[in-house]
Amino acid sequence: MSLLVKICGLSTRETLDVALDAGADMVGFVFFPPSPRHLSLEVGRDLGRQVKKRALKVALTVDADDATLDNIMDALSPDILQLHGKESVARLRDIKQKFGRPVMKALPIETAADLAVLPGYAVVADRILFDARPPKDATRPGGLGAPFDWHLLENLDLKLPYMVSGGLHAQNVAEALRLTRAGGVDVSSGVESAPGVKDPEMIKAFIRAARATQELSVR
Ligand SMILES: O=C(O)c1ccccc1NCC(=O)[C@H](O)[C@H](O)COP(=O)(O)O
Repeated sequence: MSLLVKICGLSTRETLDVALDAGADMVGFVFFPPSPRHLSLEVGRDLGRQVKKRALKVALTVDADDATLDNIMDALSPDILQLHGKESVARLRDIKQKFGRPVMKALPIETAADLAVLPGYAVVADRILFDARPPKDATRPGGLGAPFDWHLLENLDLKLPYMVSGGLHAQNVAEALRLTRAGGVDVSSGVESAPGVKDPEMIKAFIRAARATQELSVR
């Protein structure tokens, strides 16, 4: 299967177009007010229309309630719901049933012990996103540009598709993929010139670097 590349936290028409033209498979939109990438529903609606099936639209939320998810469904009509908070397995099941979309559960990783919750989530989630565990005083649970120890996933035997994120950029994505054997990568800070400000050249370089690893592996 070919590598999935997700560019997360897009917030302008210009940078969304760059990501789509450069071949992103998934484009992520953040609906979490404390984030520098947070979108209003109006902007989400506008950007969502611009995607026009060129990539999968991912709505990122953090412990969102049903009313918030309802509004996001109406505005963005996402293809995937990325749940980046402390949502329980039961809440995942509930969201899948109520909103009828595949869910990608983000799991915070710092030590091997963090993988203990995996079997429970794997029963319900459609995809897992391994992300770096944020520091205790962080104002948001992701999008912090910090990597985790990719060796923790070296011997992972997970039947479910999974992606890796956290501190990726064009220069380290090959190593992250080599160690984790993930089917996809997700980046936000690593393609920004400042928090929330996407850089077109960095987006293109990241996608090129991720695709290059694929070419190496089919040789
Ligand atoms: O981007 C945010 O501000 C954000 C806020 C709350 C939860 C998650 C958030 N971002 C997650 C992502 O953008 C990615 O899924 C991933 O964590 C990559 O982040 P980065 O380390 O910045 O590349």
